[in-house]
Amino acid sequence: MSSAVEYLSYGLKGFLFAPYGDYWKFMKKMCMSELLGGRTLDQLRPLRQQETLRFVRLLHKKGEAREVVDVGDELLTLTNNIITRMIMRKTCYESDGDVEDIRKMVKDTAELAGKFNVSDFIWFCKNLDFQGMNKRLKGIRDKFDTMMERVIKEHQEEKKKRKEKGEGVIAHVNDLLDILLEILEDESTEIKLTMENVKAFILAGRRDPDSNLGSHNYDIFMAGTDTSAITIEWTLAELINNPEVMDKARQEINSVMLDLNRLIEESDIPNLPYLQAIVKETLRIHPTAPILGRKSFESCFVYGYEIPANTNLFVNLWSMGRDPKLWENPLEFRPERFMNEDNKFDVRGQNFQFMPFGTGRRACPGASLALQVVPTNLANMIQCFEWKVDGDGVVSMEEKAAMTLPRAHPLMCVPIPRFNRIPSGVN
Ligand code: HEM
Repeated sequence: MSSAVEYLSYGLKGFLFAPYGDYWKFMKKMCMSELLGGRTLDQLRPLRQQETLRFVRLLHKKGEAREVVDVGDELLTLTNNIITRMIMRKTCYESDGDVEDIRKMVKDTAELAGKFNVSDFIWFCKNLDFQGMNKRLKGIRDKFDTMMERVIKEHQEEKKKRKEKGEGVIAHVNDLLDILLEILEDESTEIKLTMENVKAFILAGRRDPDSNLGSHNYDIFMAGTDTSAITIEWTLAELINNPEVMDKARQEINSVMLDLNRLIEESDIPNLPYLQAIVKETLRIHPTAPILGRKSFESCFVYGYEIPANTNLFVNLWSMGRDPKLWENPLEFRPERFMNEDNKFDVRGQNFQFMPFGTGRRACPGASLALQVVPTNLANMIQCFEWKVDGDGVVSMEEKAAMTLPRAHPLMCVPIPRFNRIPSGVN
């Protein structure tokens, strides 16, 4: 066992209890049980399926015209649409421009969050704003506030109308904002939410008073769109550079999909273990949240080192995924390593060698959603298209330093349709 893993296995016990205020504890609990829990994910599944169909249709049309596609950009639109529809029933195909605004806000916030903010790390600078980052964040937040207030009002009015007509008359599936507004109105919850809390939960761009770990919180938009899109993009890039893995994935899909006249759905994923191993292998080499942050609340010893109380600690998942002491030929893309019975590795933080979704009580609450969205859309991209790139057919794997480890160069491809007609049947 390498020192990093030993360090973690001893150390996390001390650090999992990083400062975590009552509000965030409550929101995390709500997130795991209500907002991103199994029941809500199941109820909103048809909406994700519609977005997948729309995505595949768009690629098919562009592929037929032999148009070059910026894969990352299209994926970001897909995941942004999924999250926006899950939260507030909107997509970027609607004309009011809200989703386009959200997309821009997510992009700007991600860019700012990935920057090193001097004021976060040098205590005597903490009230200064040398780089103008706080000012820019405030600008983003003000714009978002105005939009959110309107969307919340729309939701409240719709709810009122439904009530007047009788709830049962109109078939209605609650989106995440409906659920949050219900929690807001509920007098019996252990923490009384405010409207500010609801907005912050959706797009933060604000400081977390409970944490000193960098300036920005993870919030649903930021955390849910970029990460999933970048994971699919890296996976496709690896598959283009490793055609034998792509072929094997297609064979697996062909062998389990008896009806090839439909798209692959979330319910097919448990029957596609090689596809799941491909996603794990991507998350090992390209973890889209490469650094976990913790703070020690009391002094302790980790692997012989004394860590004083109140120390900010960063766990580097990126280097652990490439550590030759932990992985054989770590730079090779070899999903087979996750097919071995002894080596299947749970991805939800049970195994400190590999924890792409973090671990403990700050672990990612969106893991279940990501583990549906990423493999399902990837499977359809594999099944429905040949991916052609210019030149020698090899894509660059250079990374850009940022919070979610994006590619340094956009992945530009022509998605050549493998079928004349896209399988349109969606169960
Ligand atoms: C491939 C996709 C994703 C990856 C690799 C990923 C990874 C992570 C990681 C490593 C963390 C930090 C965990 C820790 O510190 O222990 C995290 C936190 C978080 N993620 Fe994800 N995530 C993904 C998708 C999502 C999605 C789809 C959502 C929501 C829709 C989401 C919501 C969050 C939130 C809200 C947090 C903060 C949790 C907290 O501070 O307690 N993530 N994610």
